[in-house]
Formats: sequence, structure tokens, C-alpha cells
Amino acid sequence: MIKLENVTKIFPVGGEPYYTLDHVSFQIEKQEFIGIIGKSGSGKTTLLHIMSGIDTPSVGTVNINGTDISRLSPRELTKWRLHNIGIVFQAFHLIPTLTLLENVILPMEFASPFQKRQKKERAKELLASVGLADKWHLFPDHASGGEKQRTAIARALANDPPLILADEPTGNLDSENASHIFSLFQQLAANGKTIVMVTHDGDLAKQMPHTLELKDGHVISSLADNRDKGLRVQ
Ligand SMILES: Nc1ncnc2c1ncn2[C@@H]1O[C@H](COP(=O)(O)OP(=O)(O)OP(=O)(O)O)[C@@H](O)[C@H]1O
Repeated sequence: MIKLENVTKIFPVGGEPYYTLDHVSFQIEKQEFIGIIGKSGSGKTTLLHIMSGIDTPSVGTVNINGTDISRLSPRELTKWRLHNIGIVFQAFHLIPTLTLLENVILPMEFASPFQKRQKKERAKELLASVGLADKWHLFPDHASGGEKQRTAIARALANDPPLILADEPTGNLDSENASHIFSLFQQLAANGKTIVMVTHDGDLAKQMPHTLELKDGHVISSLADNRDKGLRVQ
């Protein structure tokens, strides 16, 4: 489903090329739950941004569900992303002037053929599915960190993408909320979504079926048993 070949990202630092990612290649099958781990600065966020098309590789290709996203124009990429990827960020990135419900409706406004009423119903169902049935009218400033992240997950699911990319989704939460959010991702994986999650949290990483560790822009190891086909590192 996801195939990265020789993905390399070079930033010029002080006039010299700096390899944030250095020939990273791996393959993730559909419906897997993969953790990306590694020390600060190892390239995790850059990798996730390249997998989501937020950033482009300097060299290499990213193929997702048969589409080489490295070849899409910015306009094509935006359209493709709406239906194919849901993204969850550490800092939630909700729009403060919209209610939780309106935040979840927003991606459907750009992509979905549904009528206004259907979009509202779907957003309410999604919020209920993450435990926020009675909170949809709140504005983000009046929601807790855990509630904001639940909303961000509901928003990521709005257009029913097969792949969810999450960058430190528990990083701003206390351990109880982190554990609830992690359970939600586990449920999504059990229900057939492919999940790729960057995490610093060693306890969470141990609960993931597969992990890929980065060091200085290279894939160096995996914690769990990657021998089956879920994750193949070349
Ligand atoms: N736009 C940029 N220009 C120059 N260097 C950059 C740029 N973006 C990232 N880097 C560098 O690339 C390296 C990897 O950054 P990245 O954010 O991917 O790491 P990370 O593993 O996600 O770190 P953290 O866990 O702290 O979030 C870092 O050394 C960073 O300074």
C-alpha cells in the first residue's frame, strides 16, 4: 500500500547539504499499524510530511495505493490528499473560530458530495464514535487537550481515508488521555485503517505491532517482530 524508495531529503545548512532523510526505503501493507520512533532530530516528522505530501523528497519516490505522489502537482496533491489521507498533529491544529462539529465538517466541505444535513449527521456520528457525543457545540478553547485530539481524529476520518498519519498525537496529553487516544488508533487499525504514528513514547511503541526506528535520517531497526509482511525494510 505504501512504498518508499530511496527517499532522501536534503536541506542546505550553512551552505552545506544536510541529509535529514538518507535513502529511506520501506513498504507497509494495508491495514497495518506502524510506529515510527527515533530520537529528536532523527527525521520522523520529515518522513511523515513526505508520506502525506506536505513536503516533497529531494530524491526518491513515494507510492501510496498505486499513486506516485511525488509526481503530482500541488493542486492534484491537495485533491488526492482529501480522499486518501487523514492527518493528526501533536498540536491538534483545530480552527479556533469553528465549533468541534464545524471542524469535523470542514474536510467534507472540500471533498464530499453529501448534502449539508448529511455532512452534519456524519460529523456528529464521528464525534460520537470518539466519545464526544455531547460536546459538538464547544469551541476548541473550551475543550480539553484530550477532547481536542479526539476531534482531530474525527476530522481525519471525515472523508473516510484508508490511511491515517499521526505525528506525536499523544505528545501534548497526560498519560490517561494518551492511553485513550492510543486505544482509538488501535480500534481504527482493527477496523481496517492503515495507521502510521510517530511517537516518542516508549510504552506506546512497545504496544505497536511494528515499529521502524530512524537515526540520523536512516532506518536502523525495528523493535517488534517485523518478519511477517506488514513492514518490509529494504
Ligand atoms: N526546513 C529545514 N531546514 C533545515 N533543516 C531542517 C528543516 N526541517 C528539518 N530540518 C532538520 O532535519 C532534522 C530532522 O528534523 P525532524 O523534524 O524530521 O526530526 P524529528 O525526528 O521529527 O524530531 P523531533 O522528535 O524533535 O520532532 C533536524 O535536524 C532538523 O533540524
